[in-house]
Amino acid sequence: MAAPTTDHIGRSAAARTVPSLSGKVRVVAKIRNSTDSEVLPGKKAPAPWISVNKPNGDASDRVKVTLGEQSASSRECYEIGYCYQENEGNEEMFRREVQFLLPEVFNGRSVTVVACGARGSGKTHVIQGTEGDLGLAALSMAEILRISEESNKFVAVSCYEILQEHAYDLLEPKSQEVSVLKDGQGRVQLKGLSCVQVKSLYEFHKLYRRQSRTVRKANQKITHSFPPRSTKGLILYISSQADKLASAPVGKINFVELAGYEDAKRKSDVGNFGENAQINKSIHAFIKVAYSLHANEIHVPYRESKLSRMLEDSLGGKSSILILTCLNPFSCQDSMNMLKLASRCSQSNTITTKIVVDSARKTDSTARSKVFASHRSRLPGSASSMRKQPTPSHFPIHGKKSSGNASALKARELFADKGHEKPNKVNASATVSRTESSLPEEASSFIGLNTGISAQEEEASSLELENTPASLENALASLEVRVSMELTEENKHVDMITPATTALPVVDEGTRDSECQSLDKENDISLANKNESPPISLRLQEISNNLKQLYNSTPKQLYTSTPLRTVMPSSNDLPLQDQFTTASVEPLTPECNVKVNKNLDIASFCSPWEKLNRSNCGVKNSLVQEYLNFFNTANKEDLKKLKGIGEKRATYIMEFRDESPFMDLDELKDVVGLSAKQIKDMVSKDVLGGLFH
Ligand SMILES: Nc1ncnc2c1ncn2[C@@H]1O[C@H](COP(=O)(O)OP(=O)(O)OP(=O)(O)O)[C@@H](O)[C@H]1O
Repeated sequence: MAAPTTDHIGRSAAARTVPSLSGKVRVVAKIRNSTDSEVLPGKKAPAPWISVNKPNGDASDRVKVTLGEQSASSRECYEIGYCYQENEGNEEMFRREVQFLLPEVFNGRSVTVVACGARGSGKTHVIQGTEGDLGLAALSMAEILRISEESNKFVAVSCYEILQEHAYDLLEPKSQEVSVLKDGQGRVQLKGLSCVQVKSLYEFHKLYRRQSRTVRKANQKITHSFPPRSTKGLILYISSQADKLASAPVGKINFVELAGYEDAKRKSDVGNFGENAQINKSIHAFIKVAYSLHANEIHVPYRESKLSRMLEDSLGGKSSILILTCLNPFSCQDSMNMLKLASRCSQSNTITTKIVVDSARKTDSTARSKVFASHRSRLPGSASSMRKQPTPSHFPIHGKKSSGNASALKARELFADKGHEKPNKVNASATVSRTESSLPEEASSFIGLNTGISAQEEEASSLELENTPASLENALASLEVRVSMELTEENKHVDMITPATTALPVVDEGTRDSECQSLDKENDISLANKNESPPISLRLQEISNNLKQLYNSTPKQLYTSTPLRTVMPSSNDLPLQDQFTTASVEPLTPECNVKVNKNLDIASFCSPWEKLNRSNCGVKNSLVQEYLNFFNTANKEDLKKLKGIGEKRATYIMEFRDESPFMDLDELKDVVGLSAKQIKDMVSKDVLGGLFH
């Protein structure tokens, strides 16, 4: 297949570079070609629903992929490594994504190529290909055989299929499943999986075709009225010893076709609820693993799916993961969901993946960074992990946000319905948004990023303020207005005001250094130029005084019902500069004000159901966590009390949580098959006391 002369973003093939090896996980997409049955002669082609654009000023190949009908009010946009269009075939993909990694496999590196996507999105075509259009696996094998001849290495293959979390050998089909063991050196050994040495491309094709036929046979054995969907994998081993092909390879390359993603709650003609739920759960589990590896997390949840257990030693350590998201050329919600999931796992701290392109909400479309709720707080260097540290902050309202956990943020996100915002509520964070939207775009994003204030947290902040006495709330809001105005005038100084955020990795070090220098200069200038605006320290002192007045004028008991506790110096006689220490307005984790009657038998209200009902006072901070706890511990009868959960779903929940507890509300959506609206209704109705039938 001839490579196109220019790609969709206007660069010649020569100008395109191979991606660097530095990133652990690379996510790209491929828009499947239309099939003959989809483009019938005389039939009008539907309007394109995918558009690919280059982010402004980005020299890399990264692209923004926007999904959704042009006319739709809400479209979604994700930033990924690259998007191959219909005219860019398997060869082009191989050349740019895989070929350069293969010599590394001979040096001990492991490579995993995972094709994911909705059903019928072209996963098999990309990995297995056809006779006329070889897939990535065959193209790689040809190259591997060539290098192995030069380097006197041996090449072998294994093929497997994972059905309902059970793995089966496809080259030597046996009744017993493949089990995952570890040897003395911690290497994964797949017991029961055969490994066949391959010396030519012809031999490989013969084997690979055989495995396709075996799939059908294996499927028929377990069959219902339709063939169950499965994940298929191919392992190519490079070994220096003919007798240790699979047990001690030099390097491995895995090709995986994940089972097609399908919304679990949708009635399907080819899958049942349980199967869809199981498949989505394992897709989620794999994406979580990739995300954790990419984010360098200490704990990688390999154990959550059979696939990740099998691939454990090919994913960790010195390895590269390529996630190839196949997209249907015609509107497909499942494709959208899959891209959304996949784009998360290559999300670096500097990249925003999801941008809701919604005409109704464009005005406040502060870029939101969305990561797994369960991971958010652990993301090294992330805004939330930074805020967890007891770092000084001069913005008391935002300081409180630091104590919010990831699930609480998720809960607030659920509650946040901008269309129904209370009009008379004094919303300090909204002040920041308004101020930001009046700023030039650059300045606005600068503030948003460097203060670490995400839109979610702004919403969270406004929620926290709901319980705040009006006077205090107004006073704080007006103080916030002042702060915002200061930011508007001198937004760059924010970086200096909030030392806690200077470590946020949103700007690379070089840029940050030069910015800091220029900020220092600006500050020096403002200090020197006494006729103009006063130096920043004086402004901070002014804010400190306002806070202090506020503290003095507020009855003590109000603080106890406010989620924000401001610690002020006890003496009024301190010199002004001493009053404004980092500790003076340092936000502290709110104390829990629930008075527990010691005479009460605590055990008496510790059933999961009662625990859920008792979460009244801390409901806004821990609602999601409570729900997840509930889903992880409640008995069937209690589960069935939730709207949308009947006998069947309750049984699934209990089965799934035994294997791996729920960690994220998204799992309820994908595994249990509840819709986002059902979850949202469930949560918000509970707050209003109308959750149960
Ligand atoms: N690049 C392509 N060029 C031409 N046809 C393609 C291409 N990619 C996919 N197709 C066709 O689209 C159809 C679906 O592709 P494929 O079977 O690879 O999808 P899939 O995602 O593996 O499906 P499933 O989830 O059901 O396994 C097939 O008929 C295939 O031949």
